[in-house]
Amino acid sequence: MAGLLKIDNLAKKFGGLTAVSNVSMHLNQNELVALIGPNGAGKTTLFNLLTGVISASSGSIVLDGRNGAVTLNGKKASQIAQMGLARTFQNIRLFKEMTVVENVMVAMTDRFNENFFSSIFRTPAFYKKEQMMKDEALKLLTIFNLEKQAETKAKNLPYGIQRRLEIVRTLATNPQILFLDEPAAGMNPEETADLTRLIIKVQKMFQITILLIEHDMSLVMNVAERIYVLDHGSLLAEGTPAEIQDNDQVIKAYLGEEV
Ligand SMILES: Nc1ncnc2c1ncn2[C@@H]1O[C@H](COP(=O)(O)OP(=O)(O)OP(=O)(O)O)[C@@H](O)[C@H]1O
Repeated sequence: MAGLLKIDNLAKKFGGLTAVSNVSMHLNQNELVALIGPNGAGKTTLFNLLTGVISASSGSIVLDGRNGAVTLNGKKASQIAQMGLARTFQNIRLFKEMTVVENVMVAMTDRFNENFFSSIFRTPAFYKKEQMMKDEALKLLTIFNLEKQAETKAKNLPYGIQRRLEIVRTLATNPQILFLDEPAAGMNPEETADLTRLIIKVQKMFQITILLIEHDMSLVMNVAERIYVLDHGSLLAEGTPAEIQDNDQVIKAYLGEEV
């Protein structure tokens, strides 16, 4: 399996605090990897570094994907998103007043190269493109059993469905890598079980690489092929779910009595 993302000695300091300390890791093509660790371990900071929300203090991030090898350090979040790195956030970021299908269409606009002139003046080309986007958005919604809610406003969806819609929105950008930040946060066990099936389906169907931050160990152990454990900003361990569950350092630092 080819290395898709290579992270070398990545570090981030906030004043005197080292939130991420010399982390090296990699993601292979079409792999489902989890990133776990106690609160404040640096997981979200690492996501923010990888997706260009913040810049690294040192170290390198190289994407070796469909456009060849590209260094991501110094690139803006929008540039990184265009290269096919998509993410969800801990808090839901849907357009609440828009319908489900509109939320997906907005995520597609970059890909369809929506032109400012044609959208302001509503040219025939605009309507044609809009119809194409809507057709594709509906196709995507159908895959995730959301077609019946296509015209429902996002704010009126149950919580678990809003989270599912967020993942569908990221897929609308045609990503190479999906970063999911605590997708099961706030979910009940039934919603978490649904989400577990959804994540496995997404990876298989879209053949993409997924990096997942999650505190819900049942989800992590069910979906992840490999797990990285962060503690106090540093990598504590890396391995299969079975190896991680057996790792004394991890049990001490993080899993505690849950295992
Ligand atoms: N913008 C910032 N400025 C200063 N300190 C920050 C900033 N962002 C994060 N930190 C600090 O960096 C450390 C790592 O935080 P981070 O949010 O990455 O941890 P986490 O592993 O995602 O935690 P959680 O599981 O609670 O979401 C924490 O000590 C946090 O307070």
